[in-house]
Amino acid sequence: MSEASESSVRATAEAAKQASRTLAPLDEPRRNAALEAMAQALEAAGAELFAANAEDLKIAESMSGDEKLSPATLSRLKLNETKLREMVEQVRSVAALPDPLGRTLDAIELDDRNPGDVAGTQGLHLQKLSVPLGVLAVIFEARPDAVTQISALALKSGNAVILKPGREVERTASALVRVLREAIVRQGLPADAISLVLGRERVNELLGMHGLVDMVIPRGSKALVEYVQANTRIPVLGHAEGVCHIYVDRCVDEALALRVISDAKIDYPAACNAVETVLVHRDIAKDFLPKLAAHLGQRGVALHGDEATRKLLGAGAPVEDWHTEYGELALSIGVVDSLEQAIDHIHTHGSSHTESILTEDDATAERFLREVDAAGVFHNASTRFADGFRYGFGAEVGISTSKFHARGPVGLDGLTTYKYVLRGQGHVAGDYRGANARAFTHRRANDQGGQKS
Ligand SMILES: NC(=O)C1=CN([C@@H]2O[C@H](COP(=O)(O)OP(=O)(O)OC[C@H]3O[C@@H](n4cnc5c(N)ncnc54)[C@H](OP(=O)(O)O)[C@@H]3O)[C@@H](O)[C@H]2O)C=CC1
Ligand SMILES: N[C@@H](CCC(=O)OP(=O)(O)O)C(=O)O
Repeated sequence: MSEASESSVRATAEAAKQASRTLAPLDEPRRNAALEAMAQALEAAGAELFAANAEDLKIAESMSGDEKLSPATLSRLKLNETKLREMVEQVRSVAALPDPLGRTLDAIELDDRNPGDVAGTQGLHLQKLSVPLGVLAVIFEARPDAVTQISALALKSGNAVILKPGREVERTASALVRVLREAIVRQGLPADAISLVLGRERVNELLGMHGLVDMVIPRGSKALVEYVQANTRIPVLGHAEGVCHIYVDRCVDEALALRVISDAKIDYPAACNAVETVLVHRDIAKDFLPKLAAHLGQRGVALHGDEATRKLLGAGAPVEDWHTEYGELALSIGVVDSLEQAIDHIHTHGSSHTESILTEDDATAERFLREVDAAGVFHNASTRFADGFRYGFGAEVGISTSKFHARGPVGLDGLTTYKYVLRGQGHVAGDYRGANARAFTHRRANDQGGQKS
């Protein structure tokens, strides 16, 4: 079991690299069979998993003072029958997705002839083919379902994964990884396709594994992502905080706005895709803000307003920092004069996660969607839709707030790269140079949409 001790993070990474070499060429039925085995093993291991989770919860609930965990963290940590059933479903839904590997992303016939100018024979063909990244290291919060979602996506995309979960979930994560490893071994896959590193103090060692780890995904606070970016030579795909905004245009359907804003704030306030700031156009502020305040107030949301908002409402605390990700039933509200001012505010204070406009004016909506620079830009929809499952990706590694190489909810595509495959008949580059050079054909196949080769 790769639950790495201080001296063995390198050994874990080496074993993961080795496992990734076995996984990459595995055909889809074998990867899917392993995923089904994982799902069945999780179903069968309920008692063991709940016992491990009870230990985590006992420790978590005994914390006091500064260490006391928020109700949101405790609810993330808790594994119950419903959550386990959802985890099993997520593994199966990942198995049911189309194969992300071996897809032809581009195909170019470089020359339709062979050396010796034999026309119409096999020629020289270039193919751009989707392949796994190799070894992923994912550092994430204390969430049991992240263990299974990330492992399932990694396996389906032919990657080995090293998981570093939050400290509060270590016992549950260890039990889950043990169950998953045993399941894949029974299918003839290497156990080290899924491994575990425990303890924040091991993170630096993990970050030193360039050459073995191909991509590191820090999923958590901005501080975590910045720390990882500053301390590794491994490519980083940051999944950081969500300071998400909703801009309420002057041309809005108020009932729609109340419904969308309360979903975005109340459905799951601790999620990174919950709304943190609502900006309201000045022309409707006087009429709309009291309705919004009453609607959210009845639902227990604490409001923080700019000067104009507090004046109109005659209540509310000031906004201390527009960058705040409350993660709870609290919201910043500001009044803006125009779409331009709303976009400026979002670019200044947002985290490029998910931004939404509520308007009945399609031209204004289109400007917002075009001009706002974020991983997700929505029209008349809740920011809570920024999620791999809701996007149809089966599950998600998390929501990338980086621009490279994947953005927004990361599913299978975000865990692949590509390679160029060239098939020739003894072709040599020298034949295409000089006075009597052969001409390239450079004819693109029509099927560039990612056909299975
Ligand atoms: N974009 C996305 O997909 C997601 C973003 N988030 C964001 O994460 C934040 C809340 O999550 P939270 O659990 O508090 O996140 P943290 O950043 O506190 O912890 C997440 C993980 O990072 C580790 N960690 C944190 N800081 C360091 C460090 N300096 N060095 C090494 N390891 C570190 C933790 O280890 P340990 O526990 O062992 O200390 C844990 O495994 C919110 O901002 C939320 O929006 C959350 C989920 C998804
Ligand atoms: N994407 C998921 C939430 C992901 C997330 O934010 O995770 P966490 O902060 O651990 O609750 C959802 O929309 O419910």
